[in-house]
Amino acid sequence: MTLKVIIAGPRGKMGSEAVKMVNEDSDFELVACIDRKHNERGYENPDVQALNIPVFAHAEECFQNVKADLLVDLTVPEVGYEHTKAALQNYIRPVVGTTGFTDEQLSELISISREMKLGGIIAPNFAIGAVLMMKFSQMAAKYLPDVDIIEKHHDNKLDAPSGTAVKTAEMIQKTREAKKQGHPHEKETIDGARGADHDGMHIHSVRLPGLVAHQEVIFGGPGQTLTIKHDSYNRKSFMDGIRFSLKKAMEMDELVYGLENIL
Ligand SMILES: NC(=O)c1ccc[n+]([C@@H]2O[C@H](COP(=O)([O-])OP(=O)(O)OC[C@H]3O[C@@H](n4cnc5c(N)ncnc54)[C@H](O)[C@@H]3O)[C@@H](O)[C@H]2O)c1
Ligand SMILES: O=C(O)C1=N[C@H](C(=O)O)CCC1
Repeated sequence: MTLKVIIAGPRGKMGSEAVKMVNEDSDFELVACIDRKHNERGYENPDVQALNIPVFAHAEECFQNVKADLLVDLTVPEVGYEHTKAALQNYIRPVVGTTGFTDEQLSELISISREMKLGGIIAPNFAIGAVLMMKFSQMAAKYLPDVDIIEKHHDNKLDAPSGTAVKTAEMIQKTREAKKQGHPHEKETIDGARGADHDGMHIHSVRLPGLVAHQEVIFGGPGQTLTIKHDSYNRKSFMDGIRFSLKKAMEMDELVYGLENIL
């Protein structure tokens, strides 16, 4: 059975890769896109226009007019949340890469999916290497509880810390005794010098042109450190995870947060 897919954010760095991936896979049919600026002067996108499929500025209009099995959302948090909620309410399974959702938004979306008995996935990182980095970090934290996370991304990224860094810290939190790291009386002489604090762990966000998506998780212990590192050099690194999730979502009756839940 060919799966009918809608993509939100088709002109984006991720969305444009997802359009290619879906179009190149005979298991999928791209049936529509959601693009807020479609056909606005200066936002024409020949790749999207060449698809000869309907493009809608608003999700609800798209879902009311197009029959689809799945939504891929690769936009921004504000609309990604709305798109995901509307998809579930229209019996469309969401596969969401957009990051920056709040805990409350994630909980609400999961409860809606449970009511609808409709599966899907929200994953801050669809690269298998990144998911392994998070799982290995969770394992290491049991033995080396002092950890700093350094995430490095391109300088067009809107949210900081990255969704991957927050997810890594959340996974570590499950296996590590909470602790405050560093000197108990340490003082930041410049605000933010020690980075973001998540359950006593520090997260540092680098934004520079030339970067794509990179993260190091550094564990410190007596006389040693352990560094677990992942690099995405281009956005093809995420496409296998999205492809796998699209197919897997069809078998699921609940929305999950994180690719590790379906591997
Ligand atoms: N899960 C993953 O593996 C993964 C990988 C890379 C990026 N991301 C996330 O995916 C999202 C998109 O990343 P990107 O690099 O493609 O960003 P981008 O800025 O290149 O693309 C964002 C897209 O969203 C659209 N958009 C922006 N504001 C909008 C609005 N108000 N309404 C509707 N559409 C809107 C833009 O038109 C664009 O097409 C980000 O949240 C990023 O963190 C996730
Ligand atoms: O390019 C981005 O933006 C990315 N965001 C994800 C995150 O916020 O963790 C990870 C992949 C790249």
